Amino acid sequence: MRILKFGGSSVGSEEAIKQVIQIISRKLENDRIHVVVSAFGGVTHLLEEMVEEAYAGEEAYRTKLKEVEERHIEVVRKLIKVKQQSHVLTQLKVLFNELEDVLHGVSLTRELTERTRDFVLGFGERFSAFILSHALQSEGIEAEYIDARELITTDNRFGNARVRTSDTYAAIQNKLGALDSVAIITGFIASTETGETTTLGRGGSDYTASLIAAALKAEAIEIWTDVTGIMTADPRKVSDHLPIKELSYEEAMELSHFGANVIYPPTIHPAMADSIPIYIKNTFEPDAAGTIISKDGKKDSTNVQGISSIDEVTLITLEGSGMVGVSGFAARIFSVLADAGVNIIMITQASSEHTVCFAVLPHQANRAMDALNDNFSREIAEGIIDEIIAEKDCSVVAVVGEGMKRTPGISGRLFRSLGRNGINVRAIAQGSSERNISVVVKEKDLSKTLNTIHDAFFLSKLKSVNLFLIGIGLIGSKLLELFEKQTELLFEKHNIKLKLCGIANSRHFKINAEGMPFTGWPDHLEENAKPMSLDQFLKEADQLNLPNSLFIDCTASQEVSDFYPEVMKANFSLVTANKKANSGSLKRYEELQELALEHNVMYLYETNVGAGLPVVKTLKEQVLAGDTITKIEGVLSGTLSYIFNTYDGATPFSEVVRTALEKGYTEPDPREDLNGRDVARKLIILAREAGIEIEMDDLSVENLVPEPAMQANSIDQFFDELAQFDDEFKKRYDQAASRGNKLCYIASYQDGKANVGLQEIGGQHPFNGLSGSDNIFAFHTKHYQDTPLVVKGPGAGAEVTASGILADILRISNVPAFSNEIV
Ligand SMILES: NC(=O)C1=CN([C@@H]2O[C@H](COP(=O)(O)OP(=O)(O)OC[C@H]3O[C@@H](n4cnc5c(N)ncnc54)[C@H](O)[C@@H]3O)[C@@H](O)[C@H]2O)C=CC1
Ligand SMILES: N[C@@H](CC=O)C(=O)O
Ligand code: NA
Repeated sequence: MRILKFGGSSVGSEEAIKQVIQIISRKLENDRIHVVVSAFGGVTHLLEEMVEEAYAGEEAYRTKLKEVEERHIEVVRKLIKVKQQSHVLTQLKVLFNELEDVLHGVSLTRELTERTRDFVLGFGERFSAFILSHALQSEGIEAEYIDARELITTDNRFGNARVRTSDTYAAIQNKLGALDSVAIITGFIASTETGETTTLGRGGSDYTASLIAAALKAEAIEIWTDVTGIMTADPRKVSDHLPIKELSYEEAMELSHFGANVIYPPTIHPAMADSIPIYIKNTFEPDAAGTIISKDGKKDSTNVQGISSIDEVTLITLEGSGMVGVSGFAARIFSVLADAGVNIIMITQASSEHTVCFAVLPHQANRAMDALNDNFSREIAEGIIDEIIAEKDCSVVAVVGEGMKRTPGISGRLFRSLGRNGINVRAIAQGSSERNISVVVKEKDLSKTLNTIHDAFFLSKLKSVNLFLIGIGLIGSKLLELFEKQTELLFEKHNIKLKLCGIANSRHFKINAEGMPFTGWPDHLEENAKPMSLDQFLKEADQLNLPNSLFIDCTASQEVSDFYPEVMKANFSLVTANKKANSGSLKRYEELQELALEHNVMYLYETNVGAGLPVVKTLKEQVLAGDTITKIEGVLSGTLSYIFNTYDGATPFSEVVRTALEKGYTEPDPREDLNGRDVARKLIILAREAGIEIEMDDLSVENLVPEPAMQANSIDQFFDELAQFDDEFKKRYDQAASRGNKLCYIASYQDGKANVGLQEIGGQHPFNGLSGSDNIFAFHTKHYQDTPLVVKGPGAGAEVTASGILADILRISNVPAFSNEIV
């Protein structure tokens, strides 16, 4: 025997009911079944409105009643064979007349008791079960309409009646035990011992099904609805939600207590008592697996199973020295609240006993505050308790899973993910069952909190990384190309979904929470874009409240790099190719490192030195692992390396520089390379990473740009001016060549002395073998004294730089191969 329950959405229309009939007839091929139905979708709500309108003396209820009647008649006409229709319609008419009489009575007497309300609300199920039973008969299925008021006995708490189980079970066994046909039973309604209609609370039809299943010792309960099972999070709030395959009764209960619209909580008890599994199935996708709720749930699960929330709560805090060590204080607080009829959602008390804080529903907050202020007025007056504080606009988010109690590290992962995304936790509670960890956050952070936690725990399934890119010149555009190229692989192999949620150049910006295409920029940036303002860009990005958000700076702009503190303070991680922040004042460099720590964000800039080559990372790891850097030497400019590797005195020097520009090696303004500043910046960054306190003024830098070219007002003019000096460059080249040497622009740091400049190197020099845009870094350290640690390879160009930036992004996103962190 299986008990099937169809919710309102499954009987919302003629098509849906056809689906239901098909499911029932397929079941009957193998099983005995009984069926519980809810009212047609939306009807209970309309009945509620009608009875209120009648009570208010408004006539509107009549029109609604007509519409509801028409809707039911229409279904009868479509689903029931003509021959049987008139009988069914007559019976239905009798029911509608009865309903009309009651509503009329309410409107005349202007009196509405809870008892009458229940009676009115119960009509929805009476209509639907009656019609479904006849629709089945019309298909040749033996079905019998059963009014649950004959089965379920309750007390007289109208609106939310308590079931008298032994009487109920006896009646069910008596009436349905020997029934050969399929019972089509009204959900939601029951009756008192004296025969008055009661209701079992919203969602009560699930409960009806569970009671019947328990009484008949059924082998399963099937709850048929319009979703494919219970989801890991509310689909309206977390777009990346996933179906949950198996849950234990306790997990389902925790999830539904915390607002997940899963299953009506009382449903679980009767099923659990007899270990009857509950299947949640989709009427419109009957073959999809759905969710099974059973005794064991997902055995050996070590993860969180689902996340749910109570969106609006008020957090009340009592604080004061008078509470410390005083027994009975908590008891007093909670009995005051119980007497005031306040329901407490969660409680936390710090072990210092100095504060107690708890969450209540907003509509009970004033009542709770009045009761507490009244009761503790003496203690407040004496200063034993501080002022009692109510903090509105909070939400509780609960993380639920049986496996949590077996698995260390769950709360670590939870709080790290929240911290990293800048979400402030107001209060925390974990039941000793370890099945639920609840956190209170500000309501404005709710959506971000849910998405953040979801990403953290279902990472193996999917993680979105929300990108805000500034700068779509050479490097930024190449990076976008790379996103496009890698997106599928990252998704398939690492479950990473890259989403471009913001894009900007110096003139315009666009923000879109849903993500924008990677291609088509910068051409389309101007369309419907906003004028660029860093403040506004950050503000709008921040307002999206997305987890795993990071800024990427692909500009060479001082202004953008000056803005990093604001970005970090808004809890965005940051990846930058722009060297200006790290090579500016030491104070700023240190401030950024501290801000990143303080705001729990990551700040990565591997491409600042050697483009995509692993230079910064290597040096950092060396230092962290206890090594000391004694000397740094290298060729740090791709542009200058290319120029001096290529220049042979035949092609004019200025032409070689132009080729370097065309190949994408130079800075936007190639003078930054030729004047040594770009190299100086890199040396400063390396030294600082090695723990050396150094400023730009400490460096001696050789500028290769002749003064007139330095003064040029445009890049074109610069090249014209530079061409005037082609002969001088040739002279310098020839002199070196006559000595069998090569020109090489070298950076070095040792014993507090830092130089960057052009040197002549002989054939034996380790930097002599470079070609193309190669960089070379030789780190002399305590551990690498005789032979330095060397990193070598192309150190400029759009492709290598873009891939270096993407590697930083993936490091932040915790892609295992890139991650230094254990998730
Ligand atoms: N070319 C290479 O091999 C490497 C370059 N880099 C760095 O990459 C960065 C970008 O270089 P390119 O792409 O060649 O520069 P670019 O001049 O081609 O592009 C710069 C982009 O930044 C935007 N921009 C400039 N100022 C802005 C502002 N205030 N607000 C918003 N957007 C602004 C521009 O509109 C443009 O879209 C530079 O910092 C460079 O040092 C780093 C490693 C290697
Ligand atoms: N212009 C730079 C690019 C890398 O930072 C260089 O030439 O090395
Ligand atoms: Na690098």
